[in-house]
Amino acid sequence: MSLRWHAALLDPATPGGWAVVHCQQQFLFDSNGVLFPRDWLKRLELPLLSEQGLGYFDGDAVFLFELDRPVAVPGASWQGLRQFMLHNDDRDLFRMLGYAAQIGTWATQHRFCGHCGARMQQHARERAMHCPDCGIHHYPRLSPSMIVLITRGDELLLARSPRFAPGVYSTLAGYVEPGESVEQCVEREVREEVGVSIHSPRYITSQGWPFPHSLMLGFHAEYAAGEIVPQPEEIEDARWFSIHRLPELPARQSIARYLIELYLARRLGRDDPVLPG
Ligand SMILES: NC(=O)c1ccc[n+]([C@@H]2O[C@H](COP(=O)([O-])OP(=O)(O)OC[C@H]3O[C@@H](n4cnc5c(N)ncnc54)[C@H](O)[C@@H]3O)[C@@H](O)[C@H]2O)c1
Ligand SMILES: [Mg+2]
Ligand SMILES: [Zn+2]
Repeated sequence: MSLRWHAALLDPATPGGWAVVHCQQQFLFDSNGVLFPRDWLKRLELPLLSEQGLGYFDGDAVFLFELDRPVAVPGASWQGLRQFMLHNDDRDLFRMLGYAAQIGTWATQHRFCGHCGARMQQHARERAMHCPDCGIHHYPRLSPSMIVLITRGDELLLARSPRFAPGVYSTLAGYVEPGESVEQCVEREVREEVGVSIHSPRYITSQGWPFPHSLMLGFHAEYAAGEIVPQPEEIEDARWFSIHRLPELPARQSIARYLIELYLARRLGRDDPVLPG
């Protein structure tokens, strides 16, 4: 993996550097991209909720301006994080924006202490919000989620959520609940979402997924028994698809797509795919 982007705790009191401007999963961009000279941005008097020192991109310090609302800036426009992922092949840039979006959302959602209601402060030495009155720390929110490809020989079990783009079918996914192992989560989510049982779920790889704050833990499992019964509301349709007649698949940047392509490659004797970093 290349190292053009790496996160670091930078002090917002340090002058200069570059900044990205984020609001509700969107970033400001112009013909030069998403990085703006920070001192220039400061003069615009944007409705700032939080400023964070994010890290280094190509060796330059990068800060985040988290805004209260997506105000108009002459010569610039707003674009969703998902669009940057889908239509820009610069994975380092996407990793930086994914990090920025998660940090910005977390910082604004933790401005006040959930325990005593006092105004929280940014911790000086770690990425945390800290309550000066009762001492609580809040770290960036991260939700472990499993994602699993279920297969039966030449067939894949794929499903549609009502939230998906028309025609797209994907692997099953779901959030880990308190107290369960990821393997237990895989079994439970599969039972809940499609009603079948599986055997030998095997961990493959993981992917950070900033929509909105998931860590995807990818599995492969073999079908064991049962008929498909889609979970009302969550699963619009679920079917077995032959590897020779697949529906429209999820974005090539996703671990869902990677798990499918990996199985196809092994089954059809092709080279293994590469999961985008
Ligand atoms: N990268 C990929 O390839 C890929 C593919 C599919 C899903 N995902 C991601 O996996 C995650 C989980 O998938 P899902 O939506 O099917 O989950 P899911 O099946 O657990 O159902 C989602 C619902 O669970 C509830 N929920 C429970 N815990 C939650 C939490 N910690 N945060 C938010 N909602 C919670 C909410 O009501 C939500 O609507 C999502 O973030 C999704 O974007 C990633
Ligand atoms: Mg799900
Ligand atoms: Zn407190």
